Amino acid sequence: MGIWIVNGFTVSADNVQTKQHIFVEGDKIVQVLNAETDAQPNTEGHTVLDASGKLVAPGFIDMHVHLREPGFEHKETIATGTRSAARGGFTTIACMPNTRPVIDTVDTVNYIKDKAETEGVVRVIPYGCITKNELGRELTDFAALKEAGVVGYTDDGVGVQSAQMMKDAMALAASLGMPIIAHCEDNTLVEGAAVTEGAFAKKHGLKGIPNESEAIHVGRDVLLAEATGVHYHVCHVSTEQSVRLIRHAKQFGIKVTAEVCPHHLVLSDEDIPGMDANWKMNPPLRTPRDVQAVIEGLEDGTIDMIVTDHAPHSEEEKEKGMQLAPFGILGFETAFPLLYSKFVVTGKWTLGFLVDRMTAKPADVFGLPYGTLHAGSAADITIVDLETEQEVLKEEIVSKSKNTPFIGWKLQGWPVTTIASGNIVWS
Ligand SMILES: NC(=O)N[C@@H](CC(=O)O)C(=O)O
Ligand SMILES: [Zn+2]
Ligand SMILES: [Zn+2]
Repeated sequence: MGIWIVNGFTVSADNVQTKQHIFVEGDKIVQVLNAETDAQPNTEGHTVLDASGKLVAPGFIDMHVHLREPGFEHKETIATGTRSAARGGFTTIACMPNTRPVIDTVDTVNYIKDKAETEGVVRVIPYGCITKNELGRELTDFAALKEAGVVGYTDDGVGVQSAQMMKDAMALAASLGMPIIAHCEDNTLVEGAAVTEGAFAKKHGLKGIPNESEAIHVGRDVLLAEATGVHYHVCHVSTEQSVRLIRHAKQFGIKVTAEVCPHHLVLSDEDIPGMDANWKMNPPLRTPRDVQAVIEGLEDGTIDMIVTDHAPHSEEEKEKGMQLAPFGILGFETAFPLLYSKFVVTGKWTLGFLVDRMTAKPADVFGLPYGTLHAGSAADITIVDLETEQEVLKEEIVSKSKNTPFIGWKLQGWPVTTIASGNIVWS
């Protein structure tokens, strides 16, 4: 028995919308029919999902997420995190290694893969650390981690402080044909700061995180990428200066790619209502000028893809307040509705552009065989109701944590059915 998804419409990157019927059997899409020109499907004996008027998209791909397992299961687990991803329409997620222990050995990679296989509902691809324990002192065994199945190396959560260490990492990654994924942050510039340098910090008399703390690493690293020839990918770009440096590096032919998070596209520091730590994340919400710059960076291709940086933390931890709470907010469940409401409904982006930056683009950048709806591809499919407006309700959050600034926001563009490897994992 298979699944027929009938009468929905698909959208191409250049926004051509086509009414199609899609047939899924096992973990593959086996047939795609044009609803206007092809014969009607014979759906007898199969599950039929009527997607009339709804978007049928490839399952979203999120190349930057924190699942917290092992070690921080009070914030999230692979079981709860992948279900949260499924609610958000994501079917492939790449998890960051800042767990406890960190993902710096083959054993921990295997632990993640086994857990994902047995307890997860969407595809989980791990990253491995650049340095042992993310301490910046000694490189991990890149070759062994590659063999074990990591998609790249990163010390996300912390920047690699030593230029020599980063250069060695890049040279080794390049020799293995693997990417380096960088959390860009110079520690000497950020100590004790919780929010960006800007209007909010000024108003509350707080020390600010300056834009240069991020951009200094971006500038250093594009030069090191040029010297080593590695594929260098910049995490959660948040500043005008970073966008400028990446744009210039790309024009120069340096192999650099980049990602941006929904919150950095829709919020600035001026939106922070008060000392509520659900508005605290790293990098912080920047100034309106930076928000404009990352939007333009995504629009002109300087920034390649959208990621959520889903970063769950418990309510207890977030209640410590702006200064003491850990950095990070949830991402999966609001990403698409948020961006659809803010950029597509308002006519700034086409639907095709948004879907492309959450599917085919990340797949292409990281060489993954997902993010398309062709016959023969993986049965990863998200059906989205673009019409119904719905409030973000805390009680409905699937993640184990609730740390999001978007509670109470009225959004449209909600995934109603998510199919991962042929299984209905959200409806
Ligand atoms: N983004 C965050 O604010 N926090 C992330 C770490 C990170 O992505 O750098 C986390 O692990 O909580
Ligand atoms: Zn980071
Ligand atoms: Zn992160």
